Amino acid sequence: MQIGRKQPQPYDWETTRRMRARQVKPVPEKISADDAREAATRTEQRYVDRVYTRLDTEREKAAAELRGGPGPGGGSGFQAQVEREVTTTEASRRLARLSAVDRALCFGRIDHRPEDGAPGDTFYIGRIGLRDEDREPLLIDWRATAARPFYTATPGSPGTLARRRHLHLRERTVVGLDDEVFDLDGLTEDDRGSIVGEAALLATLRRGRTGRMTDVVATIQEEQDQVIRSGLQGVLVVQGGPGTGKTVAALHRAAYLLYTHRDVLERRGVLVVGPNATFLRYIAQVLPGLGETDVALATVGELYPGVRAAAAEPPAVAVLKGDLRMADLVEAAVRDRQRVPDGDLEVAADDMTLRVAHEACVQARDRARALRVPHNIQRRRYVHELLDALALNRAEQYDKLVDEPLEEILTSGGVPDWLQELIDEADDDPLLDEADLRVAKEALWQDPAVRRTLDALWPELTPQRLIAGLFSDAGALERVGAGAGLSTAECRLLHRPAGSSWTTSDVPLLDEAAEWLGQDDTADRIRARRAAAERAEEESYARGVLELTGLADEELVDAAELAGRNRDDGPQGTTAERAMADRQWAYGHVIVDEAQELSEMAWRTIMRRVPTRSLTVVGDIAQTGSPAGARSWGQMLDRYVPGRWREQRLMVNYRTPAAIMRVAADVLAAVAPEQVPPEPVRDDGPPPFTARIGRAALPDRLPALVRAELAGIGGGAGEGRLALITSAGRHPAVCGALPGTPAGATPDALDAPVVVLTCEEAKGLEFDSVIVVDPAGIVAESPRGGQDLYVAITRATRRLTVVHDDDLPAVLSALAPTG
Ligand SMILES: Nc1ncnc2c1ncn2[C@@H]1O[C@H](COP(=O)(O)OP(=O)(O)OP(=O)(O)O)[C@@H](O)[C@H]1O
Repeated sequence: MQIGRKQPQPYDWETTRRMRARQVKPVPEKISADDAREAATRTEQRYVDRVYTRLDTEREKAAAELRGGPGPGGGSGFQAQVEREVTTTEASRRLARLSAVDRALCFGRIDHRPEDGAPGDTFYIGRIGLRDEDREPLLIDWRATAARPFYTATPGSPGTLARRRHLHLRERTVVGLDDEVFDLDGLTEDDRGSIVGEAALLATLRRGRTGRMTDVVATIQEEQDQVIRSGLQGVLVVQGGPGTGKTVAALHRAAYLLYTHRDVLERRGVLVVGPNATFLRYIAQVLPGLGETDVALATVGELYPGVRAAAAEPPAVAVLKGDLRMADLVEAAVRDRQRVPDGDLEVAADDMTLRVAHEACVQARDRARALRVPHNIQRRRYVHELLDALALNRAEQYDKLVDEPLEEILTSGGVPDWLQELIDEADDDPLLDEADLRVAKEALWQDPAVRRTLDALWPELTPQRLIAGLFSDAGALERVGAGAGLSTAECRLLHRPAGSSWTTSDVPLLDEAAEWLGQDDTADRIRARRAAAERAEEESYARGVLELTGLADEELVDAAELAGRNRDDGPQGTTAERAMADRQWAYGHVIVDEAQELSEMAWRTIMRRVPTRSLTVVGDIAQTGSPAGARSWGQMLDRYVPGRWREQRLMVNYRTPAAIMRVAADVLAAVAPEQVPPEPVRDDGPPPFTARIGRAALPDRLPALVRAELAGIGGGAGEGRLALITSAGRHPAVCGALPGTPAGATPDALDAPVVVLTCEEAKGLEFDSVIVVDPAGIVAESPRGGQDLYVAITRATRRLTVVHDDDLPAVLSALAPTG
């Protein structure tokens, strides 16, 4: 594991390509290529049939276990319940996993070279591992060590491999094979005669888009494999240009880490944070397709349980709310709610006005603040002290009531001896003793007037109440904002009407407030102590049962989990569901995608979710669109893991063909000259087009252009997707020209053959054809220059058209006008 920042290792794409071209030695011409292909396909089909039969058997076994419940040993009572839990939980987990992997279950084969005269091993690689009836490996899980050569062998360093074969399946039928031969002499005579192939990667990349990301488990490349199998500990930054497979590699990494560290991660959970709901829908199928169905996916706006942050707000407000000064603002807002009266505290209770000196109130507040606990817990101390002082004041006033008439008798000189003795004995003892004071204090707390007064001075607060109250109170904003270093103009920017809906950038503020406020959990803690004692008893019983049933060593279920499941006092559900419902859940690993867009405040929220700092941070500094986002990884990460994050760069672009990438490279040189554009794998597709269409002519000409482009990608039926990516200013005109076309990050945006998006909405997505409308507007609107144009251009997998009315921006001068 490398510590500190790693210099980018330029990926030697050219050499690899040249070596690949050289690798296949001529095959003896005994049979025709077609015959060889057919024979090899038949052989592989037989094997694939065995694998699917085994999958079906395993599935049926798991389903039968679920249906059968406890079996003949079933009964009532706790032991039977424990046994049922063990059987059904494991069976349902297995069934979910087995049901999700049907598509392309087996996709690879590796043939090792013979060694010491013995034939080399052959392994088939698949989404999950399967064994045959004799427990012999039938299919190797892609994450297992034995599968690693499938991903790491290159012509330059093949290791012990003689051949790598990709199997292409449609449903359960083998429809294609691709071979990469590393050592022809290492193959048997039969195998030599059955070599087939065209590069599997290119075949995969040329497929039409479906609106959903699919896994690439069959064609993971070596530089991606290093990302995927990097250790669990610490912060790994995956930096790479558009289309370098950062997202897809990070998702495979999640699956790999779950496989390798299942004991920890299945319990603590894995969280994937994405930029918006559409993006999360776009990637949602990848992990289930890899057999992992229990990973939490969320936007930053969904990280605060109970709040759905969906409202829009002006970018300047969002940027300000992402500023680190907001942490000071929240702290100042909390302190602002910890008050003392201007003069003495005066409360009318029953028949008298109770008083506490101003100075005593200040001391009570300072003592409460000195406790290193959150506001709602400090409040208990403050309220107790003031109630003590009020009760004491009541006692003093009672004393006075009694003392005054006594005084009169004393001064008149007519005191009998027995009374004089009593007075001398009583000394200065107050009329109310300790027990009386406690009762008086309790009575005061029950008095609504007293409670209102104390609540106003130091209220019990929820994060929602604090933040909503602050933003809707211009006076408080200015008072508190000044303390946090905000200008008057900035405070005004934050002001909004009471009852406004929550926005995504409010969520880190709510999270921050929750830390400062805490909860008065005295009652909860008493309950928890009682429950812990009961649980300890149940756990010890469950452990006994597991030992009796012989399941204690199987790691399928542990006693604590089992005992926990039998109580109905906690939230039920999968790890992901329970984690998402708990703000203080500590995940075992967190993956942040499009991480360059996260504000400093959003990072604070993320880091709270992963105290162990086991993170994968995925992004491209050159694509940062938000002014609140990252200018460098160090700027965001050094605060939490100074110098202790490692960086891995991806340098090859699997999405955008070379002709489009040449145009994108000019834009990149203008906006981030220090960044190197990724090397495209694909060199197919037509050069980018341009079309000069004024705003007024859009309704006449845009529909025809869209129809022609759709025809060009064979879109409309199942595969083939087109996006119009436009400036915010031109967005209404484009939507108006294409009535009925879905627009924006809506749920159906991914399923429609055509969609209209802004650059921000298009981030992370890809389409067969992209029409960029109003490039000059996009550049003008982009807060950091042309980053958004770079994003828009690099979304295309096959065709790019640029629609403009004014002259093309200078950064697109390489584009020859074509229409
Ligand atoms: N090894 C691979 N085999 C097949 N396809 C791949 C491979 N790596 C990446 N791809 C494909 O390349 C495309 C881009 O991948 P991905 O979206 O992960 O890139 P990215 O680096 O996250 O891009 P961006 O920064 O633009 O969001 C996807 O269609 C993905 O499936």
